[in-house]
Amino acid sequence: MNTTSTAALEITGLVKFFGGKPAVDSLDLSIPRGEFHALLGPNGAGKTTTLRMVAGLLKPDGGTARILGHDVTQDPVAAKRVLAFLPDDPLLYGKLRPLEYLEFVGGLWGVAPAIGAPRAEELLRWLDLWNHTGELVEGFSRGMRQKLALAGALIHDPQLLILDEPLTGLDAGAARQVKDLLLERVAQGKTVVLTTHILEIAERLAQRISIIQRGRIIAQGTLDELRAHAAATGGPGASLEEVFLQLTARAA
Ligand SMILES: Nc1ncnc2c1ncn2[C@@H]1O[C@H](COP(=O)(O)OP(=O)(O)OP(=O)(O)O)[C@@H](O)[C@H]1O
Repeated sequence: MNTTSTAALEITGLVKFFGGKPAVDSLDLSIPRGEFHALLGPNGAGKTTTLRMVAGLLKPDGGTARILGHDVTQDPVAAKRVLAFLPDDPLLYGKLRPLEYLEFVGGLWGVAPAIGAPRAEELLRWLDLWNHTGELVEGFSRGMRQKLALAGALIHDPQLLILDEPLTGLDAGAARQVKDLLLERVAQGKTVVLTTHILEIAERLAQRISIIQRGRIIAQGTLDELRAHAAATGGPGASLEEVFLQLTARAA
């Protein structure tokens, strides 16, 4: 396998049915390494279902997903080793303190304590949780829990980080810390894929954006490319919100 030219994420013809209806309908998506990619789509478009299949939490009814060349169905251990998936409702252990939690998660990934401990400190400092290391997670606010879950997702230094709505419910300061951390990952050559309903996040952070509707990608590109696409297929789209509303209305 040529590891440098392999896409971070390569989804081909992915399909998932619920109750006979397609939630993900032959979806194709290719994301190169080192890209910050945002997935946008109306409620129920199939974003979470797609990500859950990529993360190996849901079995596809068809198609393939490869993470750095590793097929998530055929070679799940290798695929998961280079991936972190942060769901929108991450599970934390309330009776642990932050460092204990990160040590536990690092242990699951086989991260040596000599590597995991400084990484845990760096992440907790970055996310402004270092002053809370003496507290049990059960006393954490929702935003603090989200940030700790993100730290846990990063403890094994994954090549591909996939996040489902990571900024929802965070105050401005916490959102800034998380955004900066994600941008830092991309600056290091790692790949970040996130879903968001906050269009400003996609507009400001993402290098490319995919718009999903009814389980398919209906438009993809940089913000400028999406604007041009929207303009070519109808009206002008100055903001991403206008482009998004126009493209999804057109495809409805
Ligand atoms: N476990 C499930 N059982 C049955 N139907 C499901 C299940 N999970 C998702 N669906 C359906 O699949 C479709 C896609 O849902 P999904 O959660 O992937 O959308 P989404 O784009 O993430 O939406 P949102 O923006 O609201 O989070 C929806 O119609 C949803 O009702």
